[in-house]
Amino acid sequence: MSLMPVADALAAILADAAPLVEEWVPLASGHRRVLARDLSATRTQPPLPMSAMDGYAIRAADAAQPGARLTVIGEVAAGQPAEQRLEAGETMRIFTGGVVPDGADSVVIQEDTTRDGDQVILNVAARHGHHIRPAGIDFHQDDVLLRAGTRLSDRDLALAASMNHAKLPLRRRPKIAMLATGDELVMPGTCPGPGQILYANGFALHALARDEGADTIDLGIAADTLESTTAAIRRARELDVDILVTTGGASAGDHDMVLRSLEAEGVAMSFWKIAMRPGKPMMHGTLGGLRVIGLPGNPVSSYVCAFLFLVPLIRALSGRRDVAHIGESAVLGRAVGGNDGREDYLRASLDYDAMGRLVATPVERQDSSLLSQLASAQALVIRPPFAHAADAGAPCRIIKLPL
Ligand SMILES: Nc1nc2c(c(=O)[nH]1)N[C@H]1C(S)=C(S)[C@@H](COP(=O)(O)OP(=O)(O)OC[C@H]3O[C@@H](n4cnc5c(N)ncnc54)[C@H](O)[C@@H]3O)O[C@H]1N2
Ligand code: MOO
Repeated sequence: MSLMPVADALAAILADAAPLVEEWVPLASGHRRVLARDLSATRTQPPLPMSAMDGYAIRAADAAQPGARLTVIGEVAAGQPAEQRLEAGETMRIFTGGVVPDGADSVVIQEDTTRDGDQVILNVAARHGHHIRPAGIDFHQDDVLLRAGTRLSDRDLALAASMNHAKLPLRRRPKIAMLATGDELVMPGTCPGPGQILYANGFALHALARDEGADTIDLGIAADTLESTTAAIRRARELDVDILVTTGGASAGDHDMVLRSLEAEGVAMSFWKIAMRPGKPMMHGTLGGLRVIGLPGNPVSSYVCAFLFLVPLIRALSGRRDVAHIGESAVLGRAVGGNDGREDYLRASLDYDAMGRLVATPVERQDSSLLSQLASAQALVIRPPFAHAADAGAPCRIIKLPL
């Protein structure tokens, strides 16, 4: 297989990624989940005109000049509308959120009044409509306020509550099984033998996938044998996950078992090897409803590929409208050389210069094994295939990495 361009690889991964089924979820559990359909208001907010202040509800015509004296005929607290209508020369004590009584068209705040028994003197002239929130000033019944495909923010939950939705129609979260491969890998906290490597990739990948709204299951570390890798792939199928993500064992070495195992299990591969750096030996395939993304083992390659390909897949399965990463414009903070045929994603730090421009400075060492450099980066600078050398200050495209 030849190297597949990055855009084609992403298109292949997203080709059949339809949103997962809808499920009804209690509002409080909806944070950062994705709406399956448009959500409209079941009521008007506020349902009736309400006072924005503590004070007195009046008829503005009664107090065209400061010094008007009105008779206090009642009190309106929030949630307890007055039964009486306000007539000329009358006022009602009202509190913030109280329904403005019929007949009243203005509220004077209590600081601008002097109480005198059952009368109140207004020290200011009234203004029609002052301190009154009209019915529907926030929204009206049947207004569509949250769109299908929206990932719900904390503020969206409060809005949905105000629209009177106790449960929300959400997309099922994608389920992902993560499998590491490599005889050399040992867990952090153990004492690695000579040549052993600490398992690292999965910590970033689980966190990245969960942050995007997926549920993740860890399948541990498979040995570099066909049997071990195949057994883990079968386990993923038994768990009925939507995506199996493997790391390592993706290239052409004698101990790289992933492609062989996937093919042996009947996975139809759509590609193996893409025109990208880092991440050349990435692969993708499907087996029924199971999608497989085989990430390279080098820690930077596995993360950058997951960020660029797994994240959009999670978003698409989650039913999000915003599947693609948003690219931004910046200027280079250092000169970069000309590129070869692989699209390059340079790890870079971000800053602003004196002119307020966003400056992306590629870290000096771009080797795909360097986690220290990846962790210090805030963005990826995209260098298209065969891009010419560029000086510091030249425009570039970037994608910000998650915090
Ligand atoms: N002859 C060729 N050799 C290689 C090619 C090639 O095209 N021809 N491609 C290179 C590129 S590019 C990459 S990227 C790597 C990826 O290879 P693998 O996916 O087979 O990765 P491994 O060999 O399993 O591991 C590479 C490296 O990363 C370490 N690793 C693996 N998994 C983890 C983990 N979970 N946590 C931390 N570190 C991990 C592993 O110990 C190795 O050091 O292949 C090149 N070779
Ligand atoms: O993709 Mo590899 O990441 O060039 O080392």
